[in-house]
Amino acid sequence: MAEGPAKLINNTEDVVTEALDGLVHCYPHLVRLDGFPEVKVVLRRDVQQGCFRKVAVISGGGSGHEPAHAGYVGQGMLTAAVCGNIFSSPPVNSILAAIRAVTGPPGCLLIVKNYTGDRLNFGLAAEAAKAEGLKIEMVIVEDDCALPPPRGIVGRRGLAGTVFVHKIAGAVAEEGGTLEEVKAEAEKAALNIGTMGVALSLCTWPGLKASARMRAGQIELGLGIHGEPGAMLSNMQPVEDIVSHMLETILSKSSGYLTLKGGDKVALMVNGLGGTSQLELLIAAWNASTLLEVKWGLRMERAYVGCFMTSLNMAGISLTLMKVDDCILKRLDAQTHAPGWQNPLSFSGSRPSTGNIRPLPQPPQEHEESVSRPQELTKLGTVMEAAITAAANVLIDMQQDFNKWDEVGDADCGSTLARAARGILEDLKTRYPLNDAATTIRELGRTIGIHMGGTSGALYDIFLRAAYAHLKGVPHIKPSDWVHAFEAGTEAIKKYGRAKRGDRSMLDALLPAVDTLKEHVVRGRSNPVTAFLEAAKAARFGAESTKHMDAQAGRASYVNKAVSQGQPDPGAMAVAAWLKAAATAVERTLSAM
Ligand SMILES: Nc1ncnc2c1ncn2[C@@H]1O[C@H](COP(=O)(O)OP(=O)(O)OP(=O)(O)O)[C@@H](O)[C@H]1O
Repeated sequence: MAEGPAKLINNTEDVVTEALDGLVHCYPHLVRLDGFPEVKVVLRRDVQQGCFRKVAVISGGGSGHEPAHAGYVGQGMLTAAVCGNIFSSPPVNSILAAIRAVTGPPGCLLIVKNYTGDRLNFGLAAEAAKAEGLKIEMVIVEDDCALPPPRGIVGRRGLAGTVFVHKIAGAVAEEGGTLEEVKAEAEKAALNIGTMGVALSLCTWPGLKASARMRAGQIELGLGIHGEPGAMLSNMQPVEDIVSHMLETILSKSSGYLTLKGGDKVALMVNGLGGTSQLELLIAAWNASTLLEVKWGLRMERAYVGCFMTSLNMAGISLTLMKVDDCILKRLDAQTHAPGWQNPLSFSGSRPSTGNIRPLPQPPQEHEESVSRPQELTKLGTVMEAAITAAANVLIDMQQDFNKWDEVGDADCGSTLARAARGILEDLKTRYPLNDAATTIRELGRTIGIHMGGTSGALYDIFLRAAYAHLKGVPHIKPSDWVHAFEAGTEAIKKYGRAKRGDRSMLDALLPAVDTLKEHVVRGRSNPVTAFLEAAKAARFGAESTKHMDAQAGRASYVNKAVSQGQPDPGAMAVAAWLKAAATAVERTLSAM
């Protein structure tokens, strides 16, 4: 068994060749050259050896950076990609094979990331191809801005900005540009690109453990894409600070790598390094685009957010900026069939200059009845306020307990309830017409509809709507009206949620409470306050009994039954908690009057 984290790998020796086979099987416009495992070349199916009528554009390098480089093969981008082993430059013979396979009379441009191995192997192959009579040119991309000048004989590293060069060169070639024209536009783009990366965790090679270089909570700024150490280690910081530091480094006047002035147009690439969610990439994109426009006064004309040049499974991002003009924008927007560029979050076309927020649609006027807290509270209003406050507070206090009991679900039940409770406490200050019980119940539902979300949010909304329907228009609400409203709410949860008693849900607390309320109030066994307290006890008893039930409702029903054994249902425990808090508050408030 291989060391390191679990991976979808059959055999560590075959990771690159199997991935390339996956690519050419799934994208019919691609083929590969024979010659595995030494020759790993992917090329366009429609290009035949020796007779391609356009300039061929070839790039490549070590593997582990997918979708680079083979993912960029397709009409409008690369004609062929030459892949090495993981993080290792491809050998001269493979590069030469790719050149021979796609180069026709117009010649071939090689786009090479600046690493010694790549420069040497691609350089040797270029010389050999020229000796065979082919027209070959080479553009080297060195977009890394992390390390200050002078960079000595090795120069700066080639990073994700190379993908912009692929796109531009591919678009010029597709349009029928000569080798000189393709090279000139690729070179101009390469000179106007800056990139910087940050790692939140290091990548793991297939079958190996990650290096122990970074401690938990640390980040590495200015890294390369091969797991090599970055420019500096730092403690984790807010995304905005990280992104701001990266942009400052890229745009640093002292390094002079990418000189831009206010009003200049740029394209932004937020590149995931292989282990970062789209959610995080978009957060970084939000911070970067705002800073570019507000702090630097640049005009962000295009943004590309996704994985373009990865480093196996490294968590982190790189940011690339490219100075653009109308000609470059046209190249970026040109159509391509390359699967790696067809990223769902890539965007072509002009960004509108106006804001990107629309006002919330308002309900029709007649549905918007304005309500507010009365100046003076009646006895009913005072009791309502005490009960609502107590119920909301207990949901906030017990948030962690509910989340813990929801570990068999998705561990968010407490957070969902506490979110609603905070909204209720806020609206209680100004919105609820507490002396009007029915409308207050309706408004509680409205607060829940705005703040809560989740399954239980919908169910509480349903509960309160049904209860309101029952109380609406009743001139003097009697205890039995409350009981029937409570029952109507519970029945609505049953109807819409499709659960029943014993299914391990909030109904296992609500239904015993309904039974007790009916027993005590409707049949007149005790006074309404005692009935309320007894109902809370019955709810607690019912909630505790869920410890021995298998979940049939909610997310908990998807998990292995053994997992939930011994834990109560969080939704049922929450019902018991707020019922008890409200009943106790009612008793306390009434006895103080
Ligand atoms: N069909 C249902 N009927 C009654 N109660 C339900 C039902 N489904 C879930 N619940 C209650 O909701 C509680 C979970 O609420 P929560 O809002 O966390 O739901 P979830 O299933 O995790 O969904 P989400 O992730 O959308 O929040 C459960 O403990 C259970 O008491």
